[in-house]
Amino acid sequence: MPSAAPSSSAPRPVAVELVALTKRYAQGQPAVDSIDLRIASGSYCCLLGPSGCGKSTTLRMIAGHETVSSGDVLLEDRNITDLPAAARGTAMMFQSFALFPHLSALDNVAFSLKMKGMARAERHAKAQDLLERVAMGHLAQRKPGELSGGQQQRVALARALITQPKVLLLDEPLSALDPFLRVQMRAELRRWQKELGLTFIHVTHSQEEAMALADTMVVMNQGLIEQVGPPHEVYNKPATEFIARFMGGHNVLDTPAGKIAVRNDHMRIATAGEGLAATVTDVEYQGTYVLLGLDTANGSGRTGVSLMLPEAAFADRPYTLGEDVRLSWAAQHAHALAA
Ligand SMILES: Nc1ncnc2c1ncn2[C@@H]1O[C@H](COP(=O)(O)OP(=O)(O)OP(=O)(O)O)[C@@H](O)[C@H]1O
Repeated sequence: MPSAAPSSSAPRPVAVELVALTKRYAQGQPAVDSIDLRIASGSYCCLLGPSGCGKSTTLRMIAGHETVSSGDVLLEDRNITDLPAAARGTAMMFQSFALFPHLSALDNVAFSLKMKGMARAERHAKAQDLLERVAMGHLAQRKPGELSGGQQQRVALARALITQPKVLLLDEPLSALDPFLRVQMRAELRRWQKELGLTFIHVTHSQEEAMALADTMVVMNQGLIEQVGPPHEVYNKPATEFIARFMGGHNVLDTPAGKIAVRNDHMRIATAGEGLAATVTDVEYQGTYVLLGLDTANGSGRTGVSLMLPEAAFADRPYTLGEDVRLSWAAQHAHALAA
């Protein structure tokens, strides 16, 4: 093997770099507050966080749909901060897909080539080719209103890809779909991203969606990045109390050594005498498991705790509302949170 061949463990080149990127809409705390981020080429990156955390503003600044107050956006080491959207090498796929209702799927996909003055036969051939790639070739003449939500999404993807972007930006692309289709289209997005080898930057407020899709999750809170990492790392090692609570599935407890997070499937019901005294306040059947809600004295007050039991364990030993139990967890499952 030639020595110059990149090994699979070599760091991937950076597609997008944000340097001290800031957006101020008004006085007070900026919507995006001097964030630094490097997004690896060919990766699926999800920007995640609660409503108002600044994730859409960040995406729009990368796209060139929003001016930057200060800081820089680099694409493959080229500073694109002041370039117009069309000259950046990025393309955007919107929440509502933003297809023209009066144009066929083919003309929607070919639209930006028409704007560039490309001849009709050539732009139609390119658009048809892209529609074939997303398994929509046979529906090229249909208008958006004659297509299902999932089919519209594929047309929107083909339309975004026709400009041959280096980076595809997706703003809540699944939120207009019903829950069943959302899960199906999520799998398609992941497959397309891997097949195309493009960098995807996808904004979502759904932890589940980000965990299912991302190679890298970027969790934002109040204009700042709180944690960056692969989904398993963010889920298993939440850096802060905010991340533990936002990701869900964790209990945050006060201990003399500081706050800890314990996953609800790592909580155990202890034998009498050990652990924290708690009372069962809720029993929720979830199919493969049963979620127990409990109330316990913790720190200076009382805390709600949840505990996930496999269905069979609950069947062997059911718990009832108002029952007093004791809670414990193995030391390796207590994850210390930053103060
Ligand atoms: N055009 C604007 N003018 C003034 N303030 C704005 C504007 N757009 C966004 N903001 C404010 O900036 C902050 C970040 O907004 P942004 O839309 O980036 O958040 P978000 O995390 O994408 O939220 P959501 O999930 O609700 O879209 C919010 O406080 C919002 O009210």
